[in-house]
Amino acid sequence: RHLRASKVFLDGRQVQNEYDYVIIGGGTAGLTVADRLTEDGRTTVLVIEYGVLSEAASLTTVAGGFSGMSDSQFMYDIRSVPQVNLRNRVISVLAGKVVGGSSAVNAMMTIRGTAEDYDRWGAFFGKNSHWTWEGLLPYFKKALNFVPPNADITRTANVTYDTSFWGNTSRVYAGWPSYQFPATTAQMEAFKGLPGVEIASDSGSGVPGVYWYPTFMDPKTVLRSFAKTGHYDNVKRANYHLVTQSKVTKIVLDGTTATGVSFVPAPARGQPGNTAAPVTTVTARKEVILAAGGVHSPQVLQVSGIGPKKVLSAAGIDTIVDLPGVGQNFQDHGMISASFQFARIPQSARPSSDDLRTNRTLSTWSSQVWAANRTGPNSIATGNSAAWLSFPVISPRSAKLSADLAAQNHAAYLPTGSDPTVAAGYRAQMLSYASALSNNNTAFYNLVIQGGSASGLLVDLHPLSRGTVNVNPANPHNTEPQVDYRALANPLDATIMGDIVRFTRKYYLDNPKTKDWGGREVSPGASVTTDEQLATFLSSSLSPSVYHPAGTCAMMPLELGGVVDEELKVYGVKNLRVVDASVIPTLPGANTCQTVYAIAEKAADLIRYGAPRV
Ligand SMILES: Cc1cc2nc3c(=O)[nH]c(=O)nc-3n(C[C@H](O)[C@H](O)[C@H](O)COP(=O)(O)OP(=O)(O)OC[C@H]3O[C@@H](n4cnc5c(N)ncnc54)[C@H](O)[C@@H]3O)c2cc1C
Repeated sequence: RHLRASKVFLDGRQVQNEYDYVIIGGGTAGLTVADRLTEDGRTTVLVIEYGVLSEAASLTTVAGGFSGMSDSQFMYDIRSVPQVNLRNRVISVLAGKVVGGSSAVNAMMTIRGTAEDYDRWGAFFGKNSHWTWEGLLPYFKKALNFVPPNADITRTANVTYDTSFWGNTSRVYAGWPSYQFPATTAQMEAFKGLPGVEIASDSGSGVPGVYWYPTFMDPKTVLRSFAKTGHYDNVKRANYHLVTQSKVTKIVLDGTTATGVSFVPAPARGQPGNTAAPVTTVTARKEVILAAGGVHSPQVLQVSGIGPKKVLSAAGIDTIVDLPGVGQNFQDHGMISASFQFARIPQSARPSSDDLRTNRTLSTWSSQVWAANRTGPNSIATGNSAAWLSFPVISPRSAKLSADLAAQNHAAYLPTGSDPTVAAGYRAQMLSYASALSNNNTAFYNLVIQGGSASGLLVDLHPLSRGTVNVNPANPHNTEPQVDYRALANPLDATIMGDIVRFTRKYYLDNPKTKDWGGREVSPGASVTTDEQLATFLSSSLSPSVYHPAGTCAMMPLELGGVVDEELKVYGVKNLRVVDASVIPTLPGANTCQTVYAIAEKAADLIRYGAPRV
């Protein structure tokens, strides 16, 4: 049967008719909230999850960081609409479909944004908002259990950290591998050769810089630590129920009050939904909590009649609450496929990660220590060090681009016919980014350092373009939503990304610290220098997603196109909140998982106590 009780009810009994809270989506945020709400032993919660409950090794293996997302049974099968500014390329939209959601399949990089990234959220509401760095820091601390790296690796690799930015109570761990390639430390320190670059003492300190960061990994087991292991597996409570392989089809509304949720058995991968599937409806005595993630939360609202009237009418859905922001303001980080290489990493900085492939002695040792006690290079996921730099540090024309962004006719870069409130929200965001482009408090540039000859991921941390995630008008209920990144819709994105490529050139080719390393540019190539040439390169190579979909149910004032208020309550609907990456109004300059955990921890207090509590 598709119905499954929580771990304490292994007899497979079926869901009750009523719960205090019904949570849609057993992912990163959904399981965190469920755990906290059931802590009192009395409050009853049902989590409804599309995917399976799995112990598969692909989900828990740490080495390399990619085995979860490579296992298609745990991923949604969604492709974007063709991207007009990317030569009509179609982009794979990755999101986890399994208990634990995207935290079960992500690359385990444990990062938070800068203080200004979170202060920006509160500023949209005015001076008294608690959605600020100060207001979130206690929840970042609550969300993760930071276990420092071992003393040996701290000393030999020169890893720095500051425990004052971390907590130690959560069952979700921020751990560290027991090995680092000396080349990683050397590549990190090579950033000191470029003027203005700061080395930050800790990834959680809220400032841009080059720094070390931990891995979502339990340091005892050296396995992935995620929402399932932290907020489900060891929670033995009779009041916490989970039903898997179940697709929520609708939030049940009585007038404009959410009273429950309907769901059906999840269709098999690649199959459209089955209109004849048996429907189960459960009642939420207190609230329905939508936590289906950045791609699916707007879809669930829209199919339930909550969203932009134009979109709903086109899909034949009756509008119950006309809420123009649902599915708009779609954001993700952009991955720039420039490629650089170091031909000769010096002996003093070896071994490098390449040596693991080419040096038999090293690879044999690596296998042996892993087999013996789960140590060595196999305990590294995607790496633990990166540069997160502000725009003035990477670009000589930050003041000009800041002024250009402020002076834009912002609405011109949104889809035609966008609601005036959505346009007002976009303008507020762009004015905030204009100021960020000319200061040193927001990171725009990200280069992941992996201690090898090839360059790591190169990411634009604050794309300006905004996309949409709307139901498919031809078949809104039984197909995936239409995901449109609208990549490069705002032409300044290409200009900013061009400067990101130029700065990376400096690091590899014009840096006193790497001058003997044989730096070489593979792409775009030395002849690609002007803004126009770089824009052409981006149109054929940019990926508008690093799998951080956000913004589609934005926490913004209603008059700025918001979908939820500061308590994460959906405007115009009673007893319905959204708690997941979709409420993020503007992306932090960081991978999003840690931020989602912090939002969920804070949301749990807002739900339980009506106010933040830590
Ligand atoms: C491949 C990949 C790599 C990433 N790498 C990193 C990284 O290294 N570091 C980092 O910080 N972040 C990373 N992220 C991003 C991060 O994991 C996400 O931002 C975060 O987990 C999102 O949490 P969420 O609660 O919003 O959504 P999710 O965790 O995705 O949870 C949503 C849940 O809702 C379920 N659901 C959806 N629709 C329905 C429905 N109709 N009915 C029932 N259930 C439904 C889904 O199956 C899913 O379990 C990555 C993401 C991906 C996909």
